Amino acid sequence: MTEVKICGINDAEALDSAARAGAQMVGFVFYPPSPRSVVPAQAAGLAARLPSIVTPVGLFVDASDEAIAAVLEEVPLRLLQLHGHESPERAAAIRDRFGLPVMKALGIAEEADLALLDAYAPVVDRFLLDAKPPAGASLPGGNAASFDWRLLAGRAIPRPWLLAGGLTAANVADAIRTSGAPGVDVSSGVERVRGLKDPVLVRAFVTAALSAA
Ligand SMILES: O=C(O)c1ccccc1N[C@@H]1O[C@H](COP(=O)(O)O)[C@@H](O)[C@H]1O
Repeated sequence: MTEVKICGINDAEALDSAARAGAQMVGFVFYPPSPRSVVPAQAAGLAARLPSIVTPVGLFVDASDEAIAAVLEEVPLRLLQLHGHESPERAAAIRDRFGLPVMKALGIAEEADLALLDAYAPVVDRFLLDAKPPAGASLPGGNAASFDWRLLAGRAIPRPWLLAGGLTAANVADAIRTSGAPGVDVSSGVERVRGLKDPVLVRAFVTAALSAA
C-alpha cells in the first residue's frame, strides 16, 4: 500500500482528517520561518490525538542538537525529517544521538542530483525526494513546486522513500505511476489558505494516493 504523509499539520481538525482517511504519517514543522510551524507544546497536544498506527514526524531544518532535544522532551516523535543542508555526517550524528530513524530530504532537479543518494544511504533510514526551492523562495520546502517525476522512473532508490513537491489530490495518482514512488508527502497541496490545512483536501489527497497504485 502507498505510504502517505501529510506535512505541516497545526490543527486538530486536519490531523483527525488525515488519520481517519488512512495517512500513515503526519509531519510537524519545527522551523519558525514556516507558516506551518508549531511549538513543542502544540505538537504534543496534537500528537496525543493520534492513533498509534500513525507515525508523528518532526521536520527540522539545519537544527542544532539542543533544538531537537528540546522538541523531543515534549513530543514523542518517531521519525526525524531533515530538510536543510545536513551533511551525511550530520545526519548520522543526529540518528546516533537521538536513537530515532532519520529521513533526509533531497532536492531533485536533474539526474545528477540523484548521485547524493549513495552518500546518504548508509546513514539514513528513508529519503524524501522533493523539488528544489524555486528562485526567491524563502523556505527550503513547502513551496508547491514539483520536478520531473520521470527522473525517478525505474530507479532503485537505496532506502524506502517518499515523493514530495507540488502534489495535490488531482496529480498524485499520476505522480505515483510515473515515478514509481512507494509513498508520497504533501503540504501546500492540501491547503486553501497558506499554512492552514483544509480537512476536505486532506481527505481527498489521502484517498487519491491510496487508490492510485
Ligand atoms: O511545509 C513547510 O512549511 C516546509 C518548511 C521547510 C521545509 C520543508 C517544508 N515542507 C516539506 O516540503 C515538502 C513539499 O511541500 P509542498 O507539498 O510542495 O508544499 C512537503 O512534503 C514537506 O515535507
